[in-house]
Amino acid sequence: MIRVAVPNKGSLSEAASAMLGEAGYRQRRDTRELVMTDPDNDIEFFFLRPRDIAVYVGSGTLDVGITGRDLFLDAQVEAVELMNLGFGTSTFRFAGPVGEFSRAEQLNGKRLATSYDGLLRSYLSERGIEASVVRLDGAVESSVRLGVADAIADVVETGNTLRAAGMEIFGDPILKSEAVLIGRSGENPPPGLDVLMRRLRGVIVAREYVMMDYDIRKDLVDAAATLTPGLESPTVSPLRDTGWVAVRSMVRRTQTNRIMDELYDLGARAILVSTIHACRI
Ligand SMILES: Nc1ncnc2c1ncn2[C@@H]1O[C@H](COP(=O)(O)OP(=O)(O)OP(=O)(O)O)[C@@H](O)[C@H]1O
Ligand SMILES: O=P(O)(O)OC[C@H]1O[C@H](OP(=O)(O)OP(=O)(O)O)[C@H](O)[C@@H]1O
Ligand SMILES: [Mg+2]
Repeated sequence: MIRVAVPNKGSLSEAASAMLGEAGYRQRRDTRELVMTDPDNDIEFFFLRPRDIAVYVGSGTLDVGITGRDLFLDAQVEAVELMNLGFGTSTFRFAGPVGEFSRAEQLNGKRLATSYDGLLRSYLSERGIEASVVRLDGAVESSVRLGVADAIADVVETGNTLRAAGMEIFGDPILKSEAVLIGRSGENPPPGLDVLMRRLRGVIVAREYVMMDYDIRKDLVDAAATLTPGLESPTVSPLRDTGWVAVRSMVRRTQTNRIMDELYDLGARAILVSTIHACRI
């Protein structure tokens, strides 16, 4: 059985469980369940704090885990990112009192509060910035007002928390994060990992793409195919009316309306879009 670590709480928890559910795995019925076996799929899920997941995977106790890239890098363990999962996106950034800082280099000699001290220390040392790091568990935005730090490094999503604390971001983003599947490198992959990854990729593709069908005159197929090249190549089928064909192709969800407009202008008709329920690519 492959042993998988899944966030039990916090920002990543619901989305991770939803993705595993869409991938056909059993869902836990109660959020207090700590372990759940899915014998039909030969898989066992362990619900753990997202910050701890890298530790379990790095030590070899569990085979793979879902966590945030920022939490994974912060833990500084022997593991690798196997796959981006497309949810839990966030940016890790410097912030300080409005108007006080504009570049990371100005942090030399300053005190920096963060919950991600491992990640922050490597960033600072790679750039030769000598600042002292104050490790806090959360509500890091309050640390400057309360006098334990001069600036912070934290997860910023909307920026609302920063604004409310009278702070603003400065400098380049330290890290762009999202949920990732992590595992160990350089070993025989655990049995079942290939199936798990194929299933997760199926969910991601079904979320990112739609299926587009349309009818078009035969002589316009090549022009239409440049608009809808699909993942490999569009399917072209004959219609009873000989001058026309039916075309079917996967299209990025975000491009759907632009492509429909362009196909219509080209002469395509009966343009239909449907969601992909599940797939294996
Ligand atoms: N708005 C957000 N706030 C915090 N973390 C976020 C946010 N959006 C995405 N994330 C990601 O979620 C992960 C942090 O999850 P975690 O459960 O540790 O913290 P949390 O959601 O802040 O929960 P808590 O603070 O209650 O422990 C990180 O990978 C982070 O990048
Ligand atoms: O840019 P925003 O949309 O305001 O979101 C970012 C805030 O959300 C998180 O805090 P959380 O609510 O997890 O509290 P915590 O600081 O105690 O972890 C994060 O640590 C930031 O403080
Ligand atoms: Mg938090």
